[in-house]
Amino acid sequence: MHLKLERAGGFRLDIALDLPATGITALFGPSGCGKTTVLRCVAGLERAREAHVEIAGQCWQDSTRGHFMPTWQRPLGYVFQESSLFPHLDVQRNLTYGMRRRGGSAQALDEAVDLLGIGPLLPRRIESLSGGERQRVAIARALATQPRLLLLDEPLSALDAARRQEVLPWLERLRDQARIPMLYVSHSSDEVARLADTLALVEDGRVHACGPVARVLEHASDALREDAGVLLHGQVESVDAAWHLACIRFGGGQLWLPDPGRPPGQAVRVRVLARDVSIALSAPEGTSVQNLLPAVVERIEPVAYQAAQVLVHLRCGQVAEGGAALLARITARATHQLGLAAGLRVWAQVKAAALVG
Ligand SMILES: Nc1ncnc2c1ncn2[C@@H]1O[C@H](COP(=O)(O)OP(=O)(O)OP(=O)(O)O)[C@@H](O)[C@H]1O
Repeated sequence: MHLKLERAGGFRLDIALDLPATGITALFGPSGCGKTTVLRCVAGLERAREAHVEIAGQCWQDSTRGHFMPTWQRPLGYVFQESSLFPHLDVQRNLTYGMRRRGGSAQALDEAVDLLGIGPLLPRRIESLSGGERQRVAIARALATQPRLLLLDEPLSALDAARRQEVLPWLERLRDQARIPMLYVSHSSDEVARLADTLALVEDGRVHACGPVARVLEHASDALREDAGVLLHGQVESVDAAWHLACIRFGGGQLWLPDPGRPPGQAVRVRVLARDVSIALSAPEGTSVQNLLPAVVERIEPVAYQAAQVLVHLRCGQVAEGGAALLARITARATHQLGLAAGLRVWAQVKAAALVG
């Protein structure tokens, strides 16, 4: 899709995006950069001056030939920050109402109810549900209309941390099992690391970077600031039951983490923040840090907003086979004292790593 739009206040949107046929593409960026505007244009709620929107082979808008499909004809599902369900109706009637308005089949409805695990909620009135349950119902209602694209605009942002944790596994399930592309707007890098397959970084109405989530996160330090770091795709190798730790193998070696209770062989995502990684020139002894990885310095970049610190890009594992990237945020003085430079072999000490999916 390609969208161009100008607003009276001076905001300009100029976005080109190719969505994969399945999985979640996250739009991530600071407030006001245009994320919601992208969704609104894709939905036809706002008309971009120049636009080409084609979803699953169907053209929704092509400004070169004056074609604009109205929102109600676009086979899409839209989930907002706060669910737009009818509070006085029960879940079942909310779902069937959505289907009558936008089409869908009883089978699709059953599948959506099953996928979001809301069967037991069907007779409940919306006003009796928790925020997380409401969002699951809102997603199921969108899915039941068999959309070709699902738009999710910060679906968790109105929820408290506990409710967010409750809904996240259902969104993972949706990502892994629903066979439709999803555009997911988020402010939260945790959510993006956990859910996204593809990440588009949006800045000032433009896509600054777009690609597989791990690759884009590695180069998004300016946008992520304190959350700068890497996302590692790995799998559970073994479990040390006596110490409640699990060994996660990834392209750069292995990491010990608190045992998430996953069986060996299961694929997992691990996030390592740059601020949790330090560097030593030789293998440290007598340290409490459990994860020491041999690595090579690739490059050192300044931290734009913090002159005392730098970001060291490391590669660990078998470099010839690609290895895995790691970022360490340390002081510029330490870099100088250790004589760090591209090509130097070092030890990365990973103080904390979090399993995010
Ligand atoms: N209805 C409107 N009329 C005029 N300007 C608008 C309107 N809606 C949004 N804007 C402006 O358009 C720009 C993009 O807004 P948009 O809501 O798309 O950003 P966003 O990245 O989704 O922000 P947030 O993360 O805060 O929701 C902002 O400068 C905003 O002030």
